[in-house]
Amino acid sequence: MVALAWRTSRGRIALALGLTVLAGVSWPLVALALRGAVDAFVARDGSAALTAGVLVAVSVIGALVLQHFAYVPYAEVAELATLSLEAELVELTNGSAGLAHHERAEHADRIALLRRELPQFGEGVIGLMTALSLVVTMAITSVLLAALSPWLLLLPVAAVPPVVAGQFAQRRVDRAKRAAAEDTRLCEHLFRLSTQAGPVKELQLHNLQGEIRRRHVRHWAGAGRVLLKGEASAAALIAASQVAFAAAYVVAVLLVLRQAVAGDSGVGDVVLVLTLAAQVHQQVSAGVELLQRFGRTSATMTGLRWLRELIRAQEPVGADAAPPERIRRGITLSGVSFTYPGTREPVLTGVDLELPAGSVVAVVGENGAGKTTLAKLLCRFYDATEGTIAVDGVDLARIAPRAWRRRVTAAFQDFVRFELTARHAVGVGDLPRVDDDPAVLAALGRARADDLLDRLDDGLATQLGKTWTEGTELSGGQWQKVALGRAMMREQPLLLVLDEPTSALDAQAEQRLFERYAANARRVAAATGGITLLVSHRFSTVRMADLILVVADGRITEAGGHDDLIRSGGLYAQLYAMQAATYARAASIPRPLPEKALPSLEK
Ligand SMILES: Nc1ncnc2c1ncn2[C@@H]1O[C@H](COP(=O)(O)OP(=O)(O)OP(=O)(O)O)[C@@H](O)[C@H]1O
Repeated sequence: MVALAWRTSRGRIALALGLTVLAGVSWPLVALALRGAVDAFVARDGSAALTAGVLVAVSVIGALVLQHFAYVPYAEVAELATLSLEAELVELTNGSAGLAHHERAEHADRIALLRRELPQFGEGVIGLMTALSLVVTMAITSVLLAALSPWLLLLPVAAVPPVVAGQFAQRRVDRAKRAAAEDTRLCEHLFRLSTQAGPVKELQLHNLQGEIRRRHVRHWAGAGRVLLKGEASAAALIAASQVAFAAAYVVAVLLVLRQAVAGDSGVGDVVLVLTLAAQVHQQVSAGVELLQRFGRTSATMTGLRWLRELIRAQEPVGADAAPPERIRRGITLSGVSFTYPGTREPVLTGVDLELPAGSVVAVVGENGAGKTTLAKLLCRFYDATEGTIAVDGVDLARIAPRAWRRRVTAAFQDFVRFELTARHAVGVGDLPRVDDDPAVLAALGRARADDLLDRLDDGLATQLGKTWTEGTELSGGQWQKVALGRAMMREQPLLLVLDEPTSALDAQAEQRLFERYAANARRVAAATGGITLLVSHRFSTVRMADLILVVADGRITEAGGHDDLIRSGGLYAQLYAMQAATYARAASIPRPLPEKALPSLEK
């Protein structure tokens, strides 16, 4: 923390430290000046009493005011330091090579805890300043006490049990927080569900508001019980340790009173000890509170260190090869199996495949068959649990993931609704060209999404999203078009993944769109050898693909061109025939006439 604060702003820190040390000296000075004032008063020495009185006033003002002046530059440093840590947290959670840490529950819990606690890091930094002032005050107080009687030094020593107990207490609180993390995270999820516009439709439709509230209350109470138990046991520990200090306080006061009665010390000394003892008590309480604060900050920093190590451990070793300029042969999967981290059942098993350079490959299969997982492996969000994926014979595990992803583009079914201007919501697909209007328009054109602009009042400058007062909300299909446009921003990808990006369209429209995408992809592929992967569970929309893969239960059960697969009469042929018949029936059902047509009919 010290290093981080120092790096953040040396000038501010130096100023704050100077003022803090002065403030730290001021408190014992108050007690010393009070003794002088009382002694001068007893000796009826007017001018000494006046000097001591002025000293009391100056030191009290110093003690009360300097700390506040020190606080201003220090608080700024704390803000800046917190900001830099938050930036690091964002970078760490998003900057890893894979996705695993987002998807494992225990990791997600710790990251959620970090997100909540990190903003309080500034408090810890400010605590450092208070601690410094406290150390100065305590050192001077100890010297003054020792000068009166070495026994009085036991007073600060009696401060040790509360300090140690404070640390144990904080550990109990941290344990409780970790134990309650799952309930707390669930509460946050339920709270978001019931306060955001998106989920409200379903909640109202299924009459779920009451159920969500009940679950929220149940998990809230569960988390509350655990946290309360932790807090209560921490408070009991601290209270017990404070009793030890209270006893020492009483003994110190009795000791100095006895000395005064015996004539070994004056009235001023009694006042000095009473004032110092009261201050020591305050110092101890402040110390305990500070240590708890440091405990919290240290738990946060431990969490951050854990995350740094986790991300570092995920950083692939020996992955320094550059992706090829163009794919000449293709992508080969040999004996690939994959099990999601933290789960037992493999999602893909023994996949052997050859995706030829420049081909359009369609992946079809039932829900949950493993299509998206295959696409994610090719994007290298995960490494295969067994087997290898090779690009032109070079193991994908050896290619630097970020370099590979710069040559990959994708539109996934769970695409992001970037509430930016239309220009940027599309343009971020190729960040260096985010403001390049012709590039953005061309990408929308390639995505066959340029009709979207007709609906946007300010064209590319239209602010998207309903969280903006002036924002334009889009329909689900329109958002999907924005995501498709984004995926088309990179003009020469080696891998283009379209994972059901047209699910909002009907089957015929999807088929037409896929055909156009495929034609465009083949043009690009002539130069780059790039491979296009279309994922769909509609068998009838992908017949134009060069290679169709049927995925069932995590295996590639059939692979080939449309005609081959139809001839072989397997699952593809059956499901293709079934879906084609359904669409044919749907097409033959007379549709209701448009309203505009009715008057002429009546005529
Ligand atoms: N992050 C994950 N962690 C654990 N299991 C997962 C994860 N993502 C998917 N799965 C599981 O892997 C299996 C395959 O999922 P996948 O998303 O690849 O299917 P899909 O064929 O794309 O399905 P759909 O057509 O419904 O999109 C499913 O059983 C799913 O439950």
